[in-house]
Amino acid sequence: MVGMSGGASAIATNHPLLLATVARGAASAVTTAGTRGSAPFFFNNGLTLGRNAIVGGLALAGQRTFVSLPEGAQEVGKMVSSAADKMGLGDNQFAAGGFQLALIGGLLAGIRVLGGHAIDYLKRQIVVTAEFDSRDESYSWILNWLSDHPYSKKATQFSVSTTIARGAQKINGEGGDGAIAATYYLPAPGLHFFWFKNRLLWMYRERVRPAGGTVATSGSPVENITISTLGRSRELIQSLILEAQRKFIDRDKSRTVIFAADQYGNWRRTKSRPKRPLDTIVMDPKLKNYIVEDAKEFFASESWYAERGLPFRRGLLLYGSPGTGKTSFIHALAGELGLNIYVVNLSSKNLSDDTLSELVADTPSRCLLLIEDVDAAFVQRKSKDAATGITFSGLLNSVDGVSAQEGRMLCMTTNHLERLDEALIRPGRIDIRAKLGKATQSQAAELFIKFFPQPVATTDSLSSSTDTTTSTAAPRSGRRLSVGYEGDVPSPSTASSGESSPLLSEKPGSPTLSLSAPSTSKPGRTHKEIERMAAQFSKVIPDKQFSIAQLQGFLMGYKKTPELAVKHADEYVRQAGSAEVSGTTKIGHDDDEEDVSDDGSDAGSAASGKGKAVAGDGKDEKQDYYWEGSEEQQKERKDFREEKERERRASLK
Ligand SMILES: Nc1ncnc2c1ncn2[C@@H]1O[C@H](COP(=O)(O)OP(=O)(O)OP(=O)(O)O)[C@@H](O)[C@H]1O
Repeated sequence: MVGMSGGASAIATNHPLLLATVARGAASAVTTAGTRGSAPFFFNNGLTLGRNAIVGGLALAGQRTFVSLPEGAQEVGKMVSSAADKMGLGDNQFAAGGFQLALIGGLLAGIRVLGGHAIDYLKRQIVVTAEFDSRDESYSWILNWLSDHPYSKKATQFSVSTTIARGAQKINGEGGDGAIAATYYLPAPGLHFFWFKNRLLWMYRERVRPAGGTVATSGSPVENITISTLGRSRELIQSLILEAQRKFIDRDKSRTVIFAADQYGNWRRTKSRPKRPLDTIVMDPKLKNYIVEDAKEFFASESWYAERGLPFRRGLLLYGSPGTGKTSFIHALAGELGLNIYVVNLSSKNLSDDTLSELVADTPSRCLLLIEDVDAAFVQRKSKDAATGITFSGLLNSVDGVSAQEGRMLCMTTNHLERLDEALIRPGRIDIRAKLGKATQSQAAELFIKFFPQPVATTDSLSSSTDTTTSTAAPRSGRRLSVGYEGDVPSPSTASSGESSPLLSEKPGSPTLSLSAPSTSKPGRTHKEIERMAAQFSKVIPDKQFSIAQLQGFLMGYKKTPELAVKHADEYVRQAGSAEVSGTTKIGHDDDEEDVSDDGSDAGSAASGKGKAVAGDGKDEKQDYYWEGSEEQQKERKDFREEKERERRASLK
């Protein structure tokens, strides 16, 4: 060691230029260790280390003679030198120098890390911080809260958003109306200070770069918000969180929130829609009432199920041709019960038995779990490019296996009851099976009346504006009609539940054209007049041949002119009939709606009788619209009602 330091000192004394280089090298080595702040980093950077080790080692070896080095550093140098001697590195100048430098670097990095921890510790003693991750629902509460905070309204660095969503995902149908979308102003990423309950808080919003990817390429960007304040009590921030949560829930009170699974198998909020009133659904009132009452009773009877050891679950299957209102009814039911809808898409490529099972287990205890077109996944599975990873038994286990959530109502829809495996819809899994049929004549009249609510447009308002988007006297779009609701009513050209309607879009003089034609309607139509027109309209519409969606699509062409709707209804029915004959569209089948297929696979089966398989396998849906459940279930329900009645009487005494 002496030799080495002597040699170094000789070199250093003999070559002042080299001395400067050595000093620079040492400084650089120390800086590297210091600025990166971690020993592993220091050791991992081989090249830098090597270079710095050589020059720094020389510097350290010679530090005994460099009076310019601080005393403390000299002492450290001596200790390191003797350690190197003990390890037998003294003979090899470079190795010894490298070792010494590594040790010094490690020490410095250690001091820095410890210093960081000390600062962190101190910070924890005087600062309270809450963290919100965009992958969690709480992130939406905070964003929503922030967007309403006065600070967001005057912040000079702000981001603009048309949605308040976590994971930057869009919530459709939010806020804005018409052409002007709702706009939310939020503090931009970075540090912000604001006041809450007379206390200063600061917020740091940052976009997190996911591991192994860039923000731009790795799916939804993940964001992080931390909110901090001085002090040791969490109370202030907790009250902020509570306020934010309440605000968010209030905002959703009049809406139905729809969740769907994301690619990682987590539930994600995808849409929120205004609740759809039940009376906008045209269906057999007895059936509607039955299902709604059943659902209310179910959600009110958790303890009843628990006492009997029954799983607290209920299943509803709605079947019938496209456009008969299955999905719409489930939305209205959710609105009536104040529940959110969790939608499972069985055709999703990202879904496996395990993810489905986890998803079902992760639903909240009170919700509607919706599986639409439940037959589709298993029909597709037979084809060679199966799109889903779900097995039939996986589906069965998920919906009512041991891990399945209690307190949820499973709602399934299908156009093809006959394609469903009996096991899937057996009592216990599905407690109510209901067919939504095509419109009866009285339903056509009901639809007409709902479609033209009072007061309707007058001649004046019509003649002053043929632009349907500016009239205030009549609904300017389907979303204001009492029959439809936000975003759900098809435009004239896309009406009829996906079936193309040449009648509405192509023919000259078609209902669509009449929208902008001069109005011949009379001012101030009374409810009586509308009822009279509805009766005329329904006489022309053949019983159970058109779905409500088809009739709604037709009426959409006459938003302000019910007289014209009546006048053209006859022509519509005739043209629909001839379209059916020519095979361009499958409108107007007979009563057996299972024959009507949206994919054409059953076309012609009405004639061959193939579509009547439903009757053949014991599922004779024609006996009634609804099915009361097994005898045992009916008895349970009766007992339950009687028990409730007894309780009610007892409370009155
Ligand atoms: N019974 C009904 N009452 C009120 N509106 C209805 C009814 N049936 C259909 N509609 C309207 O028709 C459109 C399509 O309805 P919906 O999606 O509920 O039908 P569906 O039976 O679920 O169809 P599909 O089987 O193709 O999914 C919606 O705009 C809805 O408002």
